[in-house]
Amino acid sequence: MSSARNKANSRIASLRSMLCVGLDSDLSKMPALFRSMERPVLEFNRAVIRATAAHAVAYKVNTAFYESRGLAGMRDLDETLQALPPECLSIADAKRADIGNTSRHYAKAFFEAWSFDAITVAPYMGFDSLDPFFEYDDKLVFVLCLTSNPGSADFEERILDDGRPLYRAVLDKVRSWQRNGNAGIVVGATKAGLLQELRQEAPELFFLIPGVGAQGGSMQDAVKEGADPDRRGAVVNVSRALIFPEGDFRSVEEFEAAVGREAIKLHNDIKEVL
Ligand SMILES: O=c1ccn([C@@H]2O[C@H](COP(=O)(O)O)[C@@H](O)[C@H]2O)c(=O)[nH]1
Repeated sequence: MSSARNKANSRIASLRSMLCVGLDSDLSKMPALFRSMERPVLEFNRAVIRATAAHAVAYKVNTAFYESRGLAGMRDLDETLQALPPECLSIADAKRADIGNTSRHYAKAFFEAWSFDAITVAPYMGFDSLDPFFEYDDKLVFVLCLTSNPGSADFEERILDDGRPLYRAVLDKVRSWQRNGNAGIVVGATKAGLLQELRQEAPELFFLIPGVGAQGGSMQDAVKEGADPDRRGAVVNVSRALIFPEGDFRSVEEFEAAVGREAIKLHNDIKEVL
């Protein structure tokens, strides 16, 4: 069994949590006190990590927020990765995939140069574009299946000639592509009902469920519908609603306390249903 998957499942069981903290660390949204620091994003991330470490199973770094800042963003990404608790799953939300020859380099970048435990990938280009990721059988590869955004209707929910929606065809392919239990899918928490259907269809896959908080999804519904039959097998991401609490913070400690309170609320929501 993939060691990344085992790590996540052990943490879910020991903490009774499925919380994935989304480090969508947007400079323009963070409290002013960080913006005057030499490394604002890194210090912000370190504070969020300290405040959430006791509740988190996973940290998801959306690479867009780092890539958009060029070399400085890459340094912050690297040092943030080093600051993550080793017992937590590290997810690169990079949504990659290309022809096989190129995907091999994406996989090497995220799994070797950066040593992430998991990555998100897009299924559009098919098997040869994803196999280089699945070759890393100790990692977790999350394939976009039914995403949280309204635009999921444009392609993912289109009905195929055989009567299935496209996302169901993606699910079936992912089930056949996995090696050593290293496959997962991304399903939006905004798709309650369909999330449950996908879980019933694929009890063995690991689920990454974004869309709680700012996008309107419910943590408790996501856990109830997304957990596998052993009450494991899923992490639920919260980014903006957790890392940008409201308030006028005068110190890093005050900010950490506010993020910590949000993390406790989310963890309690999870414990009530897990
Ligand atoms: O279907 C998807 C796939 C990925 N995401 C990503 O998750 C977070 C959600 O952020 P919030 O602030 O909690 O809304 C973000 O990084 C998205 O790019 C998603 O939302 N939906």
